Amino acid sequence: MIQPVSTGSALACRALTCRAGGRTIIDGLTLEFASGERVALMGPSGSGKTTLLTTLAGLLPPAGGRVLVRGVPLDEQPELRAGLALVFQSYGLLTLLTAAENVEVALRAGGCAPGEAMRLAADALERLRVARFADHLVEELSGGQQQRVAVARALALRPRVLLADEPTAEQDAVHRAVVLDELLAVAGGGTTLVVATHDPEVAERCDRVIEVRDVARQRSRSGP
Ligand SMILES: Nc1ncnc2c1ncn2[C@@H]1O[C@H](COP(=O)(O)OP(=O)(O)OP(=O)(O)O)[C@@H](O)[C@H]1O
Repeated sequence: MIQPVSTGSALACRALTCRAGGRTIIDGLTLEFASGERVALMGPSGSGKTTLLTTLAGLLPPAGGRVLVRGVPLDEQPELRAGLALVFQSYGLLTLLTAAENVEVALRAGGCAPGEAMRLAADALERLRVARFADHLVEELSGGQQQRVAVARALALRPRVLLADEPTAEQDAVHRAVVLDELLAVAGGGTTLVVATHDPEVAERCDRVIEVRDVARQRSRSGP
């Protein structure tokens, strides 16, 4: 069943269908995310969480249906993607640049002046406990450190909607708490957080959990 989508939501999808490798992965899904809401996407490996996040971020064109940003179809105004940031499961960093350069390049691409980009990057890397690796090439960092740089990059962009794909998966207990605290804190400033996770604690600390099971059992849920 497709539920109505209001135009007031920060992000929504309506009758969204995604296909990959000749298969339907997401089938007619309607969801709505409020401004400042923190939502966990949970479900078994292969259930479609990454596919859904990538489509919501506007990086994968849907086979059917639409993604709406503040009620406006993303396919009609692609520039709305600027308000969306995605922390990729595989980080998506430029490995031959330093940690700081990765964050700065993203900020500069969004129109940030060089000095401001350096300041925001340093602040974000500090918050994610990777400041001491700021001048290290990404390829020299561990997986967990790279993941924290990827989170720092997304946070530095100060997006309206932050989509994060298993952002604590590579973290030890201490850094898992750091990443989680920083991600959850963005909601206080009105950013919507949608996080795919297998971690029950992440889900517990969100406002709402959406279970992504498999195509046959997908359910549409909207509203907190
Ligand atoms: N490019 C692709 N080509 C073929 N099949 C794909 C492609 N991308 C995803 N799939 C398939 O789509 C399904 C959903 O994959 P997806 O990565 O979205 O799941 P997930 O819930 O994020 O899994 P995990 O928890 O393991 O990260 C899987 O069966 C996967 O094999």
